[in-house]
Amino acid sequence: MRIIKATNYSDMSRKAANVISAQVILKSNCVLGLATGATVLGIYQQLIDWYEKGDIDFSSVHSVNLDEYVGLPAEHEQSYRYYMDHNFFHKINILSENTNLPNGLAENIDEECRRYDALIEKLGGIDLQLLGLGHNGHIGFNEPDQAFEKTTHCVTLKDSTIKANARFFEHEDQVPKKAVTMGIKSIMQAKRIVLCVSGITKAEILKKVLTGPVTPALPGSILQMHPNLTVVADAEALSLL
Ligand SMILES: O=P(O)(O)OC[C@H]1O[C@](O)(CO)[C@@H](O)[C@@H]1O
Repeated sequence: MRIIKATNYSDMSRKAANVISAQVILKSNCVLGLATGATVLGIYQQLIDWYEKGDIDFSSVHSVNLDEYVGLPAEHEQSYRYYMDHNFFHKINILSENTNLPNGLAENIDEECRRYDALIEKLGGIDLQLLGLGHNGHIGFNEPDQAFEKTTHCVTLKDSTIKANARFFEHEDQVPKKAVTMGIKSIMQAKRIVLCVSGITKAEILKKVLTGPVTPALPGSILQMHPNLTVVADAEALSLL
C-alpha cells in the first residue's frame, strides 16, 4: 500500500488526477473504473482542466462506473449517469458509447448485474479503479455485511448511507433505497486501485479501513489485501494514522 499525503482537498484532487492522467498517458486505451460522490468531483475538474489545455486525451479510454441507483432514469439529476455526464464525460473527449454504468432501470436487475460483470470481463478488466470511501466504510455501494459480495449485485442501502446521500436530494425520502453495485471481486481484480479520502469526518473510518481487521463489516478493509493500492488522502483524513 502506498499512501500519498495531500495538504488539503484541492491538493488531494490534483495528486489523484495525476495518477489517473499517468494511467491514460501510459495506456491510451485503458479501462478506468470510476466513482461518484463529492470526494472525486475535484479530481474530475482537474482532469477536465488538463484536457482543455490539450494535456490528456480520453478518445480511446473506456469507463465502467461502480454503481447506480435503482429506479432513477439517466435524466434524473441525482442518477449517477447524470452525475458522470455533467461532471465529467460531457466535458472531455471520451466517446459516450465507451462509458458504462449499471442500468438501474433494467426490468430484470439480476440479468443486468450479469450483463455488467460480462462487460467488465469483455473489456479485459479494469486498469485503474478510482474509489471514494463511505462514512460506514462502504466502497461502491458495498455496504457493511456478514460476507463480501463478489460480483455485481443489487443492495439495499443502509439508513446511514441514505442519510449521508440525502444532502443531494430535496427530501431524504426521495433517496432510492436500492442500488446496483460492482462487487468486491470486480473491484479487487482491478490492476490498480486509487482510494481518495478527504476531511476530518473520514479520519476514523480511514484508520479502521487501513489498519483494522479485514472484515465484511467494513467493506473497504479488503483493500489492505490489494497488491497495488494507492491511497490519496488529505492531512485531515490521515490525522489519526
Ligand atoms: O465522496 P462522498 O460523497 O463522501 O461519498 C463516498 C462514497 O459514497 C458514495 O457516494 C455512495 O454513497 C460513493 O459513490 C462514494 O465513493
